[in-house]
Amino acid sequence: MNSVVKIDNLVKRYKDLLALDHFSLDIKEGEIFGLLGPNGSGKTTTINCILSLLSFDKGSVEVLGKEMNPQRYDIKRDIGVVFQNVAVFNELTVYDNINYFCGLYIKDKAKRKEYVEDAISFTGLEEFRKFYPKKLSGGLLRRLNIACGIAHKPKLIIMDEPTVAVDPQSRNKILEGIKELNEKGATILYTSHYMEEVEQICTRIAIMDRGKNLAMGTKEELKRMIKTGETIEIEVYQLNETQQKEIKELPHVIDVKYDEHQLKINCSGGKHNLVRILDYLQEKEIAFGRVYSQLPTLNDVFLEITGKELRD
Ligand SMILES: Nc1ncnc2c1ncn2[C@@H]1O[C@H](COP(=O)(O)OP(=O)(O)OP(=O)(O)O)[C@@H](O)[C@H]1O
Repeated sequence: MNSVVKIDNLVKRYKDLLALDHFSLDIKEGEIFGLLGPNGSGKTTTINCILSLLSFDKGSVEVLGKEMNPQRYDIKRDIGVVFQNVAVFNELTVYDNINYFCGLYIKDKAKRKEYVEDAISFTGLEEFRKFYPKKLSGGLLRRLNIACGIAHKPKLIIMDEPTVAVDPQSRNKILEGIKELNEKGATILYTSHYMEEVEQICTRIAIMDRGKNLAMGTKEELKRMIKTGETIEIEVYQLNETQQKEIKELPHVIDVKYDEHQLKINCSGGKHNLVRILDYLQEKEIAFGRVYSQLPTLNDVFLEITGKELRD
């Protein structure tokens, strides 16, 4: 598979702050690649370096097989960018905004008309084509921002947290749209601090923190990197210290926490963890209520690697 974005050992400093610390990444053709990291971890800096909007101190960036620099307009026309902040013209309608941005790359009028219509239907803005941006809700404005970024049908689409502060309906529309663009052939780089979204749509994920790429792989691969295979939560009305200790000694149990009548047990992989724990509670005649069991999330991966939660 060809590399669409190849970042090698990138170092970027803002004066004393090390924003990217020997950061490497390789995105292959056809991927929806997720860059997952908390606020301030360096996602936007990475994107700006990929696009040559920022200079960097060390390392290299290749896009579509060529070394990137600010003058590489031949590469830039194959990239569509959706920035975090909405950047559209308030004095132009929805249609004219998309037409303007598409026109930067597509000069043939008939072809452009077709492309603009595709972008409108793809983002579900049909009813709003004559609206000015000021009349649009936050979610619709973000959809317009996306339409402007992707209308010229680029090979690589970079989206920087496109769903922040977006209502659920627009959010789903955006996520479905990204999958559709990918199915039609575009490679996608998607940054987010929402692990659920990244899990839902990305084929491969890099977890970043403080400018470093901490782990990279499919979601299954990332989850296999950590000890926890299953988290079991049980409502338990009373549990003394000896009983907590005995549960901790059951096979596959890694960690036990008991707080406010909630018993939380991290287990390594294994088929009968839940049955074994419930057998123990019954045998000791310990009353319990609701029981939940869940597989690890990307937050668990992040927590185990960094010692802190991914959520803000
Ligand atoms: N122009 C700048 N000057 C100085 N420091 C900066 C600048 N831009 C970003 N930073 C700092 O660099 C670090 C990485 O920021 P960056 O915006 O790349 O992170 P991010 O993961 O995109 O976060 P967010 O989700 O909040 O946008 C942060 O500590 C940030 O404060």
